[in-house]
Formats: sequence, structure tokens, C-alpha cells
Amino acid sequence: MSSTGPSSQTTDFPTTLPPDPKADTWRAVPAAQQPEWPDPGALRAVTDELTTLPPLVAASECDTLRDRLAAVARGEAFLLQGGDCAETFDSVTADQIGHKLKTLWQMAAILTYGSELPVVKVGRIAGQYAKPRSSSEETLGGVTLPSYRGDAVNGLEFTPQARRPDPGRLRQVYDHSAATLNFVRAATSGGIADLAQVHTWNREFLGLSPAGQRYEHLAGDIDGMLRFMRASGADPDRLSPTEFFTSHEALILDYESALTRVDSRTGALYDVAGHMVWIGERTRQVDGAHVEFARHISNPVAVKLGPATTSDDALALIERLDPERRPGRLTFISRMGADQIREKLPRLVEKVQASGAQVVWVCDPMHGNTYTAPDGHKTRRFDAIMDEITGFFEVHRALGSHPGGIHLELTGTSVTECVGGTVEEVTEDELGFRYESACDPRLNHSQSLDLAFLTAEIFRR
Ligand SMILES: O=C[C@H](O)[C@H](O)COP(=O)(O)O
Ligand SMILES: C=C(OP(=O)(O)O)C(=O)O
Ligand SMILES: [Mn+2]
Repeated sequence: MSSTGPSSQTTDFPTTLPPDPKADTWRAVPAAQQPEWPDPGALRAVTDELTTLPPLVAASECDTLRDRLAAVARGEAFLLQGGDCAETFDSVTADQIGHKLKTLWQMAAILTYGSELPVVKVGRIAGQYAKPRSSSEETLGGVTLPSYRGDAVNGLEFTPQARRPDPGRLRQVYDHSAATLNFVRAATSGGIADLAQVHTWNREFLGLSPAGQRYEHLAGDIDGMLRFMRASGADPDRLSPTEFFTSHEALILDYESALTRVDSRTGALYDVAGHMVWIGERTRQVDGAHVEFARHISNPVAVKLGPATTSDDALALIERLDPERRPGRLTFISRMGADQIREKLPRLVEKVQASGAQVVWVCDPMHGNTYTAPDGHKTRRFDAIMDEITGFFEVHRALGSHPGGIHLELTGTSVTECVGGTVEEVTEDELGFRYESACDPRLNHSQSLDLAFLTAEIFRR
């Protein structure tokens, strides 16, 4: 404790201090996809309060993630990033969060074995509450209302009251993120899941269906590795998958900047609402407000790159977001679609390689493969998702770059939102059984593990 006592403004403990004007330079620049808050005074009251609240994550944890991502950029680790398209306040329960974590741990164990690399685990979790939309309005049965923009902004229910943007929700985002993060920290540090336990869960999963037998060779190899470790005196039961980071799309800049603080150790700015933040395909304009905000923070930052991205766009984003070329600072998440990745990704990778910049290359095989099923549900085919991942590996292998990771929308339960799967198939007719997503279709537990085994097989080929 500081010698001047607890009332002092500084302590020996590294702290984060209130925002600095650099957190607000985005206000002078056009910002896409911002809610039309009906009452600016109410918004101001909430963001003023948010600036006084404690950080959700520590700046030093963001630095640790940047180090881990630097290893990914060098080809020495693999990133698994996943979670809901849109978290909802109602789904902040031990069950929902626990199943999601368990699914990510299980996938990470499979991918660690497949890639022979450490897997960096990052959730789309504890802050993923805001959605960019293709259209700002939705029409149902002749009635037109504002689109749902995530629980951070309005309610999913199709009524004028629910769809009215309410800035009080931003305070609820903070509270629900804090509760989620608290549970995640307890679950990851509480020793719930060591490597052997996670592998037992994977074995149970494979035992559930005859189709699971197709992954028997991989599971058997992992058994052998665990036996080998025990025999060599390295106790796998003590290898807990403890390290876990949070991420979300930094979309609503009033919220993100209210939670941006100065790190007293270094004077650098950090967005303390999550360890890593990304800029979406709809808000990645080089001269736009989201890039302007992100360039001032020291967190690891990612940008989604859709099929219209030019190599000049990619180079300009590097210049703007990572002028100092800090290892692990910048991740590019391509989301081209299975039918375009082999054509569109190579040029971007080649030009970035030629510039000498080192970024982390990640594949989001979800957002370029969305279609509407005959019954009206938004869905994605498991085969197309796997095809985009396969194309991503092919492109990087051909160019000598590292396929650094995968970014997925998934849940830990048995929802029926994506079609297909090789272990437990979901058909288009079954989408209505358990379609629970508030926005985009997620892989369910079985499809997520299926994808991890297939990706491990790609590594092994
Ligand atoms: O999650 C991503 C976007 O918010 C989502 O894909 C947009 O969906 P929309 O095209 O239905 O607006
Ligand atoms: C909005 C999203 O993706 P994109 O910006 O790539 O469309 C998302 O990740 O949910
Ligand atoms: Mn989505």
C-alpha cells in the first residue's frame, strides 16, 4: 500500500486512471453503425458513470495476450477465438457460460494435439453485446421498426418499446460483462478442467454416436500422448488450461471510450472492457471513427477483412493501426466465404508479406457463408465453413505464411442454427427446433468439436 494511505490517488499497485483526450478523438470523425440514442443527456449520464467504474481487465493482461499473439504471428502458436454472435443479458448464467468454456477447452485440446502448437484461447465473451446491421430497419407483417442492434442498444422483441435504443443498457453491458468475467476467471483458475479431464470429455463425446468413431485415430493418439507424459513423470493432470482471454467487437464507441484508461505503469491507453477488440467488416474504413479510436489503444486489435478488401486497404490499416510494427498488435481476420477465399486471400497475404509487416492471419469461416433457409432462418452450412477453413490453410501453405487461427460463432449447447455436421447432422427442416441465437447462426457443441477434429486433421495432412 502507498505510504500516503488508502485515500491517496496513486498507489504502488499499477492502476488505470481515467480517460485521456486521445480516447475521444474519434468524435471528430464519421462513425458508422452507431445507435440513434433518443436522449443524448441520458447517454451522457451513463457514459460519465462508466468512466468512474473499475476496469474489467488489466492492461498487463492485454500485454500478455499481445505476447501470445506475437507467438502466433511467428508461427509458434495457434489462436482459437469463439463464442456467440451476440451475447444476451439473459444468457449470463453458469450453465451457458460453463458450456461455452467447456466447448472451447475441448476444441483447444484437440487443436493443440493436431497443430503441435500451444493454442491461445480467446472468447467472444464478456462484452460481445453490440451488433452492426445490414439494414437499420426491419419489417415484419407490414410493421417497420428499428433493427435489433444487440442487448447493448435495444431489445430483440419486435415491439416499438423494445426496439427503442436505451443508453441504460450500456451500464447493463458493464455489469453482465463483469459477472461473466468473474465466472470465467473462477472457472479457469479454479482447476475445474485439467488436460486429462478435457480429454475424457472428448472421449465421452466420441462415444455418444457411431459417427464419432471416425475420429478414433486422433483420440487414440491423444490417449497415447497422455500415457507417455505420465510415464515420463510429466503429470498431465497438472496441465490446466488456465489462460483465457476475452474479446468483443469495439462497435459502440461511446461505451468503449468510456472504458478506456491510462495505464499508470506506461502512460499508454487501454480499452479495459476486454483484452482484445476487433473492428468489423462494416466499420473498418481507414479514415473512420473505429480505426481512429483503435489506433490510440494498446490492446491487441483485430480487423475483419471481407471479399471487397483491397491490398491497399490492408496496407493502410497496418500503417494506421500498427505504425510501430509491434509484434502481436494486429490481427487480420479474413471472412471471404468458401467460394472466394482461394481467389481473394492470396493477394492480401502477398502484399502484406512484401511490405515486411508481420500480422496474425485468422480465418472467420462464418460470416461469408450465411444464407437464408427455405423456412426463413438465417443459417450456414457446416461443409461451407470447413471448406473456407481448408481454403485458408491451402492459401497460407502455398505462400509460406502461418495459418494463425480460427474465429468462430459457437455455443456450448445443442442449438440447431447451422446445417450439417459429420457427427450429429442438423438438417434444414430441423432449424426451428432450437434456434436460439439473437443474431447469427452458431455452431452447436457437437459441430464445434467436429470442426476442431477436422481442423486437427488438416494440420496432420
Ligand atoms: O454478426 C454480424 C452482423 O451483425 C450480422 O451478420 C448482420 O446481420 P444482418 O445482415 O442480418 O444485419
Ligand atoms: C459482425 C460480425 O462480423 P463481420 O464484421 O465480419 O460481418 C461478427 O463477427 O459478428
Ligand atoms: Mn455474427
